[in-house]
Amino acid sequence: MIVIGLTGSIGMGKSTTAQFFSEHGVPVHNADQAVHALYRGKAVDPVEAAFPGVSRDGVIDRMRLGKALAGKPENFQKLEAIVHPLVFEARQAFLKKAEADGAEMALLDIPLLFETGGDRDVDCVVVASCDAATQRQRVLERRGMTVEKFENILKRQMPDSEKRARADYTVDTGQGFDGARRAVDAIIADIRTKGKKQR
Ligand SMILES: CC(C)(COP(=O)(O)OP(=O)(O)OC[C@H]1O[C@@H](n2cnc3c(N)ncnc32)[C@H](O)[C@@H]1O)[C@@H](O)C(=O)NCCC(=O)NCCS
Ligand SMILES: Nc1ncnc2c1ncn2[C@@H]1O[C@H](COP(=O)(O)OP(=O)(O)OP(=O)(O)O)[C@@H](O)[C@H]1O
Repeated sequence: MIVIGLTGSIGMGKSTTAQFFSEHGVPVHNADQAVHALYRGKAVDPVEAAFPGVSRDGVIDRMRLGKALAGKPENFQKLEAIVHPLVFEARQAFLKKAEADGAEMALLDIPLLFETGGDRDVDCVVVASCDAATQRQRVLERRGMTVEKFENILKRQMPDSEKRARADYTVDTGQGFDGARRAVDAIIADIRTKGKKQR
């Protein structure tokens, strides 16, 4: 099975790009969604213990947790130390199942793929990218997002230019859905010819 890593900075169009892969039958695992699921399960107790008051009715309230992180980079580190090993576990279980199901390829949507060294464990890397103005506009349109939150998250992410330089493939999401969909079609065709381990 060929394992594809998909990454890109906040709002660059990762989830949308992942959807185009799944339309080709490629199983997708999304790290952000895995985190959200953990906040309704395994991560509740350790996160509440580290940040008292962030859970409500037995689940982690991401708005409250976000507030506990605002302006405190050391708290991000503390949270990541709890959450990332649990996400890794969930990802391994997903890959095992995809392999057992006989999938030709599987896609891991990991916002922090390069930052956490995860690129070493995949066969090729796809980066979703667009211009910075489009990115900013997309993110600031979201409910609950502020300029401060956006900038705090950006600071914890590798710059887009560096991600693009390290990618095996780039999908430009700034030119509409059809262009991105065609880019994904071409990537899948190329991966089929090249096979495993492009890195
Ligand atoms: C900060 C939290 C509470 C905000 O929750 P919220 O629902 O508002 O946002 P969401 O999870 O959808 O993330 C929004 C964007 O920020 C990015 N992001 C989230 N956490 C981080 C982080 N630690 N470093 C860099 N980028 C991050 C996401 O990839 C996404 O692009 C939440 O993202 C979180 O718990 N993050 C820590 C876990 C983590 O490292 N996740 C990254 C993927 S493993
Ligand atoms: N190819 C595209 N053409 C036009 N709009 C797009 C394209 N790709 C994504 N978008 C839009 O950009 C916004 C962000 O996309 P998406 O949620 O896929 O990004 P993301 O990288 O997964 O975000 P995050 O990092 O915050 O999880 C959405 O409103 C989406 O509809």
